[in-house]
Amino acid sequence: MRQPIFIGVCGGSGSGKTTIVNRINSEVPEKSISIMEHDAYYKDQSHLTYEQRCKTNYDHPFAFDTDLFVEHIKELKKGSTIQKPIYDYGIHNRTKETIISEPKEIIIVEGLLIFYEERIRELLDIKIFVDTDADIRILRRIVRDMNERKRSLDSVINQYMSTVRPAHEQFIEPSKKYADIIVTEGGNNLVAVDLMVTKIKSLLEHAYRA
Ligand SMILES: Nc1ncnc2c1ncn2[C@@H]1O[C@H](COP(=O)(O)OP(=O)(O)O)[C@@H](O)[C@H]1O
Ligand SMILES: O=c1ccn([C@@H]2O[C@H](COP(=O)(O)O)[C@@H](O)[C@H]2O)c(=O)[nH]1
Repeated sequence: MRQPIFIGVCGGSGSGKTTIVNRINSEVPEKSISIMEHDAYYKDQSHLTYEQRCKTNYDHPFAFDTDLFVEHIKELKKGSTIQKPIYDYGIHNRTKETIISEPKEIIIVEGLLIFYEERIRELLDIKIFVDTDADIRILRRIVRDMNERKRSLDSVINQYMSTVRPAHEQFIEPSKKYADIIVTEGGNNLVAVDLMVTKIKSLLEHAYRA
């Protein structure tokens, strides 16, 4: 197998990164993509109580174990299999389990800060930024975090004002300039999904022919 192609999908929280990645993944041949979520590499916080973990700033680069993330991406690039951590947003911590991630032809790297972090950015062959207005992002986040991440409305609003919004302005929005492609609206942008799926299928065809 040739070296994998790394596609980065970056954007603010609630922009639709996960939705667009899942859509692309469901439309390409089975088992041709591995997904590397920077979120899976939030630092282990088992030494802290739940109350202490609630106070962590999860939108700052310090919250992530980017060393391990970059090491794992490089392992995949070399053709090795890695044990990807599994993160549980409900308890604000890594679980004890890991999941095997294999070096497929296409590797999608997804996260808030993947373009801000130069050492991640430089490993990416194609960089896509999902650009969604702030009002839409916060509305989506309220619905998702209350339904899927065991959060109250008050906690979502407080976190948005104290860390999510400032980090978006400081780290995420300025990193948009590194994008090759800017996609509006996220997962329901079917034209963007179709273009990416077509590109990936063509990369796969060349990989199999090479
Ligand atoms: N285009 C869209 N229209 C409506 N809801 C969307 C759209 N894209 C994503 N969502 C919803 O918004 C929430 C956040 O999307 P998600 O893909 O998790 O964003 P991100 O990974 O960027 O934080 C999810 O509940 C998702 O179902
Ligand atoms: O324990 C945690 C870890 C992260 N968060 C928030 O999640 C988002 C990132 O996830 P997206 O899927 O990109 O929205 C980030 O903004 C953190 O604030 C959390 O609340 N708790």
